Amino acid sequence: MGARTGKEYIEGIKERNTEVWIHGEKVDDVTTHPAFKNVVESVAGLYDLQHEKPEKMLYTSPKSGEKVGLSFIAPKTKEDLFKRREMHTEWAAFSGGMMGRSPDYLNTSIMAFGTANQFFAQAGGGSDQFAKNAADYYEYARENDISLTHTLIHPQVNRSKLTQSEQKDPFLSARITKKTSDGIIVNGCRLLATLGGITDELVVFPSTINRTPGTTDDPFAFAFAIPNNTKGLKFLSRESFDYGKSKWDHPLGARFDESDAIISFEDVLVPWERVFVCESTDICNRTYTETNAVIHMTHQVICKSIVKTEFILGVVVSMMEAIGIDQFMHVKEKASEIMVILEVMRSHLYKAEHNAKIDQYGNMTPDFEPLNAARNWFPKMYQRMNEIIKILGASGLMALPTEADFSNTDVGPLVHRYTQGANINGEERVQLFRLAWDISISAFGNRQALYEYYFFGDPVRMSNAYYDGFDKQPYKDMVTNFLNKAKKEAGIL
Ligand SMILES: Cc1cc2nc3c(=O)[nH]c(=O)nc-3n(C[C@H](O)[C@H](O)[C@H](O)COP(=O)(O)OP(=O)(O)OC[C@H]3O[C@@H](n4cnc5c(N)ncnc54)[C@H](O)[C@@H]3O)c2cc1C
Repeated sequence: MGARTGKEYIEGIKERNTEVWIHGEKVDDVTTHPAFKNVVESVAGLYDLQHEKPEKMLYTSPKSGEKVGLSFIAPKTKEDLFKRREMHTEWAAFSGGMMGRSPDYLNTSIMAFGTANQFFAQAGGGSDQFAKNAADYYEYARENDISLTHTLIHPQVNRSKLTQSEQKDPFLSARITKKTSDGIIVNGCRLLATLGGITDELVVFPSTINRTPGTTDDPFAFAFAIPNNTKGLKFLSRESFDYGKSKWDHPLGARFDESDAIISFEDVLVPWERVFVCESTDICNRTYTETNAVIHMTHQVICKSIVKTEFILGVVVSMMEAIGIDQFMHVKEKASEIMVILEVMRSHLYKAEHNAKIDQYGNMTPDFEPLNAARNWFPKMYQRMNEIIKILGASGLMALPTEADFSNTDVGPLVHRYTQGANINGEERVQLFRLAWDISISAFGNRQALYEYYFFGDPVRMSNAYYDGFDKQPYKDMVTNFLNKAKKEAGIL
């Protein structure tokens, strides 16, 4: 099949007819339902972009010879990484970086699982079945341009309990309840599927927050991929932040609200050929790092974050000029903070790509050190950028008449006049400030802030892992040597 068009993506999810629930109702058709249709159109726009810019977005499949999405590429050279970066950048620019789950995010992980497939052989009790499954799934997803959502975490319930089996209801978090000759049977719940219900398939990732290999956590430790319309699977979507307003009024929320869903499994049969890990906490804990999936995913994330920063910078400097605050020292100082964030992020990406090396699976893999630093830093910087928009926008983020006000013959001329800016007319200024509002204040904007803070994991635990994994010895030696020198000079050593 090769790379799909937007139309093919829409037809695909329409046909699947996934069981999605929202606002207390079962959705008949996500492609026409008001909560999903705009974001479905946006995802379709991404798929169309593959065909509008084939030289940037596609490559030739090593298997079929067809043109397939470049986000699936198994990079073999630095050139491949540069090309993949350009592809990620194109998709991110489509939404100003506001679609965190453009399909390239998960495509890179499926590539890493598929090419590092021998890793999964360990999970097969000596059999190569799981390794074959991972490789086959990569090929299937790439050749058919399958769109994916994923779930990683256990429901919150009681985080003080170390294992899921210690929860008051040990059958609440999704777990393997039975194994048959056909596959595993899964029951319970997993969180949190962004784009849930509007993709072709669901990948249930190995959760890295299981604790105790070989014991009570193993029934909760698995990885697999299944079609969204698998029997017993329900997507329980959160309230939509696309309020059905015009794209002028809600420039982001009316286009890119990706939705997030709780996933419910009721006697879901996962066929053996779709299982990558079965009952192994130890393997789940190591999958991301040892397949290098985390590195390839972070490469996509940092490309997206750079585009998002560029977009926010554009909004901020335009706002500054629009209301004539661009000469004030503290205002420029705040905008320059965003410029610094942008340059730092670009430097991290540059170093990661230029220090890339072939890994044990034959993939050209970016240097994780700068990517890891960037993914630990950006979630906090994103909150600061939002704060800067609010500090600089002030009442302009509330004095925001709607499209309907502007076109009303009574109040239109008034609002047009009253909202004019220094270098911009009222309608243009409100349009710009509505964009700033949708980034930083609306429900859509606040969800973005939460997303950026948490989507890659809890930043506190991530920073602890970063601290623990950082090679601190050279710096301690540096200080010891310095102090020893001083001691020698003082005749103590
Ligand atoms: C908008 C959004 C979209 C998301 N999309 C996806 C998705 O598509 N797929 C997916 O799988 N996941 C997704 N996630 C989930 C994301 O991976 C988690 O939010 C993240 O891993 C944190 O886990 P949690 O939300 O369960 O927070 P918790 O682990 O419950 O943490 C809540 C608070 O308690 C503290 N805390 C809890 N336990 C501990 C502990 N043991 N030690 C120290 N502190 C602790 C945390 O620091 C935090 O402050 C999404 C999240 C958001 C907000």
